[in-house]
Amino acid sequence: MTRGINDQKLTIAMPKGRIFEESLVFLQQSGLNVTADLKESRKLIIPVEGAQLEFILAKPTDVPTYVEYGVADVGVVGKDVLLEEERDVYELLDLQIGYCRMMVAGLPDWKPVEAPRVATKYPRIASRYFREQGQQVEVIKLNGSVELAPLIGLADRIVDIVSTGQTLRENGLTEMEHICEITTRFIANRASYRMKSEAVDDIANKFLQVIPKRK
Ligand SMILES: Nc1ncnc2c1ncn2[C@@H]1O[C@H](COP(=O)(O)OP(=O)(O)OP(=O)(O)O)[C@@H](O)[C@H]1O
Ligand SMILES: O=P(O)(O)OC[C@H]1O[C@H](OP(=O)(O)OP(=O)(O)O)[C@H](O)[C@@H]1O
Repeated sequence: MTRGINDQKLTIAMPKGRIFEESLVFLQQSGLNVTADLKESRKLIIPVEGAQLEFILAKPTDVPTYVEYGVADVGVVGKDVLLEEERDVYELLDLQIGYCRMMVAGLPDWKPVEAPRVATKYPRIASRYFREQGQQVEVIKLNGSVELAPLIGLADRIVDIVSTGQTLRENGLTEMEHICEITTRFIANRASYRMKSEAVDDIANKFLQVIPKRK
């Protein structure tokens, strides 16, 4: 089956995982007819009954990829992913859910060294940040459990998401520098935004009704 921007149906890419449930509640509050069994199901393409709408459920880091290529018209994704993936998409709205922050962290007794090693799941964000700070660092890409790196001597510092701070605390690490705040964003494919503007605007307006109520 060919999927693309000429389809009249609007396809929304949703992130599986941590922000899925909060995003789902947000969609329901916006009046989109999303049934609760979406979270029980293992289906990856979910049509919405009675609407020219379908959801695809994707790995969070892949959401902007589906949207850039136009196989999803719009998507819901964390700002961290947008900053890291640098995909060519429109960022339409800050949904003000999925709050967390991007931080530099490390052991409290960390001593500055020349070209420190920085472990992270976000190599682009880390490299850009330290470049802007005029600091030379060696960035080491990891895929998870980043807090382990300074504990066992792989890295001097880490760049990672902090939410409750529990992971840092339980591993004896401390927040050192604040890079940016992260929230969930609503994004659109550039061509879809032009060719399906009514449908995209309709959803964006529904979202806009919900955002102020959540403050
Ligand atoms: N405490 C948090 N830690 C990580 N991500 C968070 C946190 N709070 C909100 N988020 C948001 O959730 C998204 C990550 O979700 P999730 O952890 O499910 O994805 P993932 O990193 O692909 O999962 P996995 O750990 O299975 O690889 C981020 O893009 C971010 O915007
Ligand atoms: O401040 P906290 O509330 O403790 O949350 C932050 C932690 O959550 C994320 O990891 P995740 O659970 O996605 O696991 P990961 O290590 O596999 O990336 C993030 O990378 C931190 O490790």
